[in-house]
Amino acid sequence: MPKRERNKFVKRGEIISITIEDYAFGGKGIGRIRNEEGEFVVFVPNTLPGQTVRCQINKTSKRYAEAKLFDVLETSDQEKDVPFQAIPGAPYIKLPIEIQHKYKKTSTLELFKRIGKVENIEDLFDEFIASPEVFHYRNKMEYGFSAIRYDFEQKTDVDEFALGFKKRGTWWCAENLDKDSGLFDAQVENNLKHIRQFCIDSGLEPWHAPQKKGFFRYFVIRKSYKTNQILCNLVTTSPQISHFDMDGFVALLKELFGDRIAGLIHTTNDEIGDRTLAVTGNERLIFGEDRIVENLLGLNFEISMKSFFQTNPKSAEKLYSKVIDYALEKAETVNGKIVMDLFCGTGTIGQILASKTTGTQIIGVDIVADAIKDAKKNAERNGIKGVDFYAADVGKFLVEYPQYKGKIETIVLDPPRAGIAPKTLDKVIKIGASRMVYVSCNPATQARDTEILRQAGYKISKMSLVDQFPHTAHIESIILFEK
Ligand SMILES: C[S@@+](CC[C@H](N)C(=O)[O-])C[C@H]1O[C@@H](n2cnc3c(N)ncnc32)[C@H](O)[C@@H]1O
Repeated sequence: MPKRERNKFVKRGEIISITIEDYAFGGKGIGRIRNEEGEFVVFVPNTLPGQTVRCQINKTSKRYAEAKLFDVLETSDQEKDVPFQAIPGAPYIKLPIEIQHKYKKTSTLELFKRIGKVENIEDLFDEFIASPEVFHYRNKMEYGFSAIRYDFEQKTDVDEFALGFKKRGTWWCAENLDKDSGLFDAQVENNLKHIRQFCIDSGLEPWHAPQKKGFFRYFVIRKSYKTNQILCNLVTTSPQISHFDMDGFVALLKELFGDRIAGLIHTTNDEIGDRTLAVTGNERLIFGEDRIVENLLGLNFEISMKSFFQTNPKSAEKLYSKVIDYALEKAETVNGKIVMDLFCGTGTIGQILASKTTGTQIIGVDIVADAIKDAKKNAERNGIKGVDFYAADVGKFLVEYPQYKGKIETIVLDPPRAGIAPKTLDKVIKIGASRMVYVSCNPATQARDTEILRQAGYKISKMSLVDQFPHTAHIESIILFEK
């Protein structure tokens, strides 16, 4: 077994205080320990330069260590007060948006130099696209119930009913959300405490993660910016459902939100795993509709609770417009041709592209059958012709339909965070398209795939970044590759 390399600065498990000096891709703050042995780097995710933080070392090597954030002891001079409740999902909300943009752009381009080996990435950079709304931009939130609450004042866990978000770095306790977080709908979040009180008054227990028991699990809300309506999903376990006053719950939602309520779904989920998702389980529509409609670039999309939909729809319009601009820069490779929309989700990009071109045939492929069902339905609703959607793994699809090899000039790719599996990427390359528009929600895997595409003869012609998720470390990247 190879000998583990040790350093002379920190040990695994050690709790330290450190000042953050720089920002690395993915929101990793860089702190440095200096002593007579020299200088040693510690990465602390979700921190920013100027903060002093308390953290626990969870990974060490000879050259650097990684740590888990416990508390921010001193804020950075760059941070400004905001009138929102701080939540783990928005670690940078106090940092002015222009500074967030600067950190995101610099650290992403650095990544392309290091992993993608694209030395001149700055010269190829096209545009940094800001989110049209900096606050209240999300269209979905998942609040979790917990029998263990994290108390900010006492800085400890207490055995109390909580409804909000998991405390960062824990799986067993949640922080109550008492008011607007600045990310989602202010009316919903300012009223969440009333929903929590109704559930407390029912006498039924919230989920106790360590004991793996309890009744209330999640409360999920989807919002349409087109109609301003909200769709709610209460997720509970099944045994005590007859003791819950569902009619009273509906009356409360109507009292709080009036006509904004499009419908209430009740999902029963008896899975006991810590990673159970709010969307798994059996759904039952309690009242109203089980879907809402969103509009993107003039097209309507019906969204159910389960299907994937861009979380920041106004920014998604900017993202899609850029994708279409890149695809149509050489319109002769698209108009009247076959274009592949791989990892198409509910088919948004393909449908928008079809609506802006003439005689183009779109082939959309996604592994989730429900998403493909939605894609077909939405295309029909929007009267879009020339789109074919397939529920399949992209790699398998390309093996089963070899007739597209050599016939396609433009491909749009929008894979999940893990990027494109090497074998699948190889099959995509073998189609022989001259242009690829590659959209990514994780530039780290896109930079890795860039190196493979470069070896196959593709070059980056242009790159843009879209700030789909202000106040988080996430950034969306669009690259036009050409042969
Ligand atoms: C980032 S989303 C794409 C969303 C879509 N372009 C949109 O804007 O709505 C990634 C998609 O990849 C799909 N996916 C993941 N692995 C896949 C695979 N092996 N084959 C096909 N689709 C896959 C997921 O179901 C998901 O819909």
